[in-house]
Amino acid sequence: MLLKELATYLIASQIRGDGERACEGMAIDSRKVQPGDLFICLPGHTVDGHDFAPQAAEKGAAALVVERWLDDCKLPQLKVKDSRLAMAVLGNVYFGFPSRRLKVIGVTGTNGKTTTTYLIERILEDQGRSTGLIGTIQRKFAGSTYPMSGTTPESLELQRYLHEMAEGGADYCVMEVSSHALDQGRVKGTFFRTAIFTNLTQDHLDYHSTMEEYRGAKGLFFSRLGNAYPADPNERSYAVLNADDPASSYFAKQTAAETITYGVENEADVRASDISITAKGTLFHVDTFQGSADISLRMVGKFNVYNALAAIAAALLEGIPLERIKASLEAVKGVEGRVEAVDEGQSFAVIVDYAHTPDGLENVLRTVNEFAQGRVICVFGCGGDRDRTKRPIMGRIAAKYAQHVIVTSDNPRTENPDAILSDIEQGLLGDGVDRSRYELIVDRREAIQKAIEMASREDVVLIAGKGHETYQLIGTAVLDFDDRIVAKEAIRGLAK
Ligand SMILES: CC(=O)N[C@H]1[C@@H](OP(=O)(O)OP(=O)(O)OC[C@H]2O[C@@H](n3ccc(=O)[nH]c3=O)[C@H](O)[C@@H]2O)O[C@H](CO)[C@@H](O)[C@@H]1O[C@H](C)C(=O)N[C@@H](C)C(=O)N[C@H](CCC(=O)O)C(=O)O
Ligand SMILES: Nc1ncnc2c1ncn2[C@@H]1O[C@H](COP(=O)(O)OP(=O)(O)OP(=O)(O)O)[C@@H](O)[C@H]1O
Ligand SMILES: N[C@H](CCC[C@H](N)C(=O)O)C(=O)O
Ligand SMILES: [Mg+2]
Repeated sequence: MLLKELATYLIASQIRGDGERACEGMAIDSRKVQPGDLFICLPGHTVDGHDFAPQAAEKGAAALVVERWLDDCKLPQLKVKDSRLAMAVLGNVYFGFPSRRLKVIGVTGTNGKTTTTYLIERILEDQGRSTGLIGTIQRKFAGSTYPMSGTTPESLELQRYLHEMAEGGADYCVMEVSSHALDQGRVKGTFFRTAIFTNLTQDHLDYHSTMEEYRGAKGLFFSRLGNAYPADPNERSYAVLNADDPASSYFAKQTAAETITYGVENEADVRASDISITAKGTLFHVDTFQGSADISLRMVGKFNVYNALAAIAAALLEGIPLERIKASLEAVKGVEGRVEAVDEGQSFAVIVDYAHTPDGLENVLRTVNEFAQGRVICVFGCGGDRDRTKRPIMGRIAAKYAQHVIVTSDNPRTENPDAILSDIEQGLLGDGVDRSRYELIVDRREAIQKAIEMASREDVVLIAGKGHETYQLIGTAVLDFDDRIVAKEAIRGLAK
């Protein structure tokens, strides 16, 4: 498209230079520019994309989107107020408004996004509805999977993925929508059929300065949803909210979409009762606006009942009968790295889980306690360059629910690993936890080995925080590391 054509979608933009310049693609990273691309300069959190315009020009960029004129650069420039917003708009234009060509179901919340998206994908696919998936573990469509570097892609990539799915005949895309993504406008311009809220508890207070601000970022998802009763019924949007989470009433006020609630404790449109948890799964009864059913999940934990309820609500909104939804949910064995058992025939249980927030850790530990016959030994750490305030809280939670705690490294990133462990220890010290009940082992492999060596018959070793991750980030290095493989090796080592 010509630069001047693109400019028509950004009403207050200005062009300097040749408006007839053709833009064949778009890029936000100078290192990835292809000849003929429009290079969008984003003012980042660490560096300013405007500083990389010369590199983009060298690689053959056709033109620039800028927030301020770059006098030293000879390329034609389109000046906008907000280049992140411009990226979302132009990405949509360039890829032909893909979210209008399939139905996009988004899931936000502190915990449970990945699990809920997997459940919905399974239900839709079982009904023969071709479904793409975008989230923390991977991007997936038509039998192919691609790794992800984060949870929610930048708007430009997102529009490209949605376009590929729509072109490939997808009926739906189910995706995770992180608070970072909402704050940075990564889903601006994406039309959501359904927006689901799982829960809001502490995390990311490095990025959002307060819980109110964090809630506000999530609120953007619901305030931007479409109307409940638009002239064109295809434009109808729904908000699916957790009736048991206090933030839901705030989101309900934000949205013009029709609201469907789910929950256990409070009145809800989709409500579970008679929940019983065993080591093998979770049984519950559900009453919905489309009938009732008894469901037997193979996944353990009350929190998974909530994830299943959210998925049921979203699927009912797509007209799928409850009996079919039940069949799909009952067939799901679990989601990779979420309460995943490592079984090498040992006499105790080993569970790998992705709990990396206070609420996630508390939930999984409570669940483990429901079926543990012996002691619970918890190995966990906290990521570096992320919310520091959650560290002592997670320490306290681990000591409350586990008989023995091994504090170790998660992904220390550029922080001093010992300092992270010490932050976690503050919670244990604050609660006066006896020194014999916990230890600090900075090397995660050693920590896992120690936990497995000390486990006796019927104990449960919970290894939390990294779930499906196959790497460990130490400094700027990305090292191979998989809790499940390390645990297996440690168990095999016991026999020797
Ligand atoms: C805080 C944050 O979210 N940062 C994201 C943001 O970075 P940024 O805007 O600060 O970018 P920057 O690195 O300062 O660079 C500015 C611009 O210069 C460009 N650049 C930079 C270098 C160069 O040589 N050439 C060049 O053109 C960059 O491509 C960018 O366009 O935009 C980047 C480009 O898309 C993202 O990679 C980056 O994610 C970082 C790596 C990150 O760790 N994000 C995490 C916190 C995150 O978003 N997590 C959530 C999940 C959280 C959850 O719910 O649990 C997620 O959705 O993934
Ligand atoms: N509904 C829930 N409520 C509380 N905790 C949950 C819930 N669902 C899952 N968890 C816990 O949180 C962990 C992460 O679950 P999941 O990956 O589904 O969440 P997520 O929101 O996608 O996380 P992320 O923000 O990293 O993408 C699980 O391993 C489990 O311990
Ligand atoms: N989506 C989460 C993942 C955290 C996983 C944990 N292993 C860590 O590295 O802190 C985040 O970006 O905060
Ligand atoms: Mg996720």
